[in-house]
Amino acid sequence: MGRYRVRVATGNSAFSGSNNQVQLWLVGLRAEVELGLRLRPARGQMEDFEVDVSEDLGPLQFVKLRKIHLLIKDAWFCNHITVWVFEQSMEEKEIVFPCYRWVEGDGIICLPETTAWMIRNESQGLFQKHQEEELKARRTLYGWVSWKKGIPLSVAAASEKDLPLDARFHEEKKVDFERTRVVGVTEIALKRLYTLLSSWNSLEDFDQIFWGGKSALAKRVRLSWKDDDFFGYQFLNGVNPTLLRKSSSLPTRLVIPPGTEDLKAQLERKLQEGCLFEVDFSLLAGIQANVIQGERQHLAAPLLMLKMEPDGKLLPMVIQLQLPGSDSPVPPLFLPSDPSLTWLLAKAWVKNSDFQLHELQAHLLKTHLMAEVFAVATMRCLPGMHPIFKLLIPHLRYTLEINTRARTKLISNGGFFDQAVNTGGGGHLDVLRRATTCLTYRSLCPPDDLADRGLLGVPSAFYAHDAVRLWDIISRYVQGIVQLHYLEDEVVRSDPELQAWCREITEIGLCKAQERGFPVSFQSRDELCHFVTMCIFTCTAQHSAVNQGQLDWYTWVPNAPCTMRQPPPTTKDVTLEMVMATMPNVHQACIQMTISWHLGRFQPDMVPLGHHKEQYFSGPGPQAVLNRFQEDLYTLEREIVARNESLDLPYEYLKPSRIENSITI
Ligand SMILES: CC/C=C\C/C=C\C/C=C\C/C=C\C/C=C\CCCCCC(=O)O
Ligand SMILES: [Fe+2]
Repeated sequence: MGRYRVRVATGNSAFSGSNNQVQLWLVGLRAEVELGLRLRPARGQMEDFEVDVSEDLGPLQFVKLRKIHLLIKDAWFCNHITVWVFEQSMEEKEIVFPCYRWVEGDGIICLPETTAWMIRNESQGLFQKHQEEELKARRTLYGWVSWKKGIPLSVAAASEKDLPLDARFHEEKKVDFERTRVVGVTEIALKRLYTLLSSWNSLEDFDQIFWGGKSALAKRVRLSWKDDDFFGYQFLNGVNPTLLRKSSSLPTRLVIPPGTEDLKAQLERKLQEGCLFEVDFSLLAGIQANVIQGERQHLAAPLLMLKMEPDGKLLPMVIQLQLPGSDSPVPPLFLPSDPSLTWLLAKAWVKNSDFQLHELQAHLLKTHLMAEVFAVATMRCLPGMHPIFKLLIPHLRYTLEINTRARTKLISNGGFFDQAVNTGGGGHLDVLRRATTCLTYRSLCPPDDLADRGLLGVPSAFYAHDAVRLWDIISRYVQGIVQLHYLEDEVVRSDPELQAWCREITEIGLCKAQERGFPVSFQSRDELCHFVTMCIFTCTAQHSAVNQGQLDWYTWVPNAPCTMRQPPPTTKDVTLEMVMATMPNVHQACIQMTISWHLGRFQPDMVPLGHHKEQYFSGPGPQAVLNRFQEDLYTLEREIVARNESLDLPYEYLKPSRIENSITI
């Protein structure tokens, strides 16, 4: 018995309130009581009321709530319920029941209090029963489907409309996304009209469709894209810093034609000096090129060799556009000393190939689709009271919707890849399949990946430096939360939901990825922390590193052409007509620029890394861990700002304030 003050907090997004009435129960260890209230929750409001309860409820464990609709069903977004207990001779006690979900229909929803997972063993199985019922419902809502064979599984939803309401964009996000789409489509149409009567026979003609005003760096790209050091820089710190690796030997595919022995001597010297680097696009070899509006597009599978200069510049030394084969046992090598248009076209072929592997492998597969697997497995295996659910859920916001939209508009039949990209038309799916077969656990963990690629400690590798710093900061945050909940390794080993989550990701979502180093169980807190750190890094920092740069590096189309309309050159006499006949046409270029802007632009409702408002945890311990996380991020922010001040090209994509807390675009 005692007096209770109850606070009902409603979300702040549009339509979060409800005209339906809400009924509440308090559920204690010894009894439960219906509060007899009928409140209509209002958007952004916290509504308090007090009740005297005669029964002895015992320690509160749940709040139950139900929305009652007479005529119209009006979903309500409940943030949380907070209860203060005033009991005789005891000071007031605050108990929080997090929700952060839509309340639809008229079923009863059970909210466990925030420390429930810690006391689940002393509660007569009440929490266990709740968890089982919750996961049973979630497994119905969040199903797996194999969208295309050979790539990670996705959420079962034919379009975003089929997703559960809790996985959907909130109104503000939806309105902004749809508005941007309309702006983009209108822009494409206007640019088509505008260029109908104009020339398209010089590289400067791309100016007619260029949206330089949206990014200072994009304007710099337009000015400097032809320069070799600017070209090389992009493999270290551009929109795709994931392919560059330090050479440990001359690649076997690099057949040196007779008469170019001095090139071989230069390469070997750089190799001995430890400053030879390579980017190998062999993954594209044999991929079927797209046919766009009846016009066959073309693909290459380049190898690029570069040398790291003492001043940190990375300069291209040689480009081989095709793998040696029966029809071309000694493919021509293109050199910086070749005629300027020949060398420019060879570099353009490298950047077109980089566009394919960046968007399909680094961006779509290794961030978006990985995050989707984490999201579906989390919803299917971890109850809302589980500490790893609470840790991860802020980093999974909106991902299922943006990925579903990608499957219906970007990589679908007739989608933007089919309309404007030379791996479109089905080749893009084969690239995704090939990339999946070489998607290792190590490649998703920067300390391992960058060590394997020989990029640790390279002074001009700013992505590498910032990625390792962020990994360590996120790792400390994850360890802080894990150590509060798992007091020894045995607790990890004996957590059935956690072990099921691990298996669901590796064996189901990633299709038996244990062969690629992914775990099928966690035997220690360290193993758990490493994996969860990888999840959060992938959903935040890594996506930021490969997403934001689309606006800066892809809107000047010649710097990263989305398609190539003529075969790669096999001789050195290249003309401007050949270059313009190869580069994307006006329509394709407009699509590239528009989608690159759509995806790379700053999201107006973005939540910066570590600054989500939802409070799934409560108490001083988790709050202290989160505070430390935010402080570490702010320290890194200041470090990066200071470092960038001395750079001609500041590297901004891993500045914490620019990293979104989840993959939403
Ligand atoms: C021509 C395409 C140019 C650049 C983008 C290419 C590939 C992007 C790869 C991965 C992106 C991952 C997710 C994007 C998610 C949704 C995109 C939806 C765009 C469609 C907009 C619309 O019309 O709804
Ligand atoms: Fe993205």
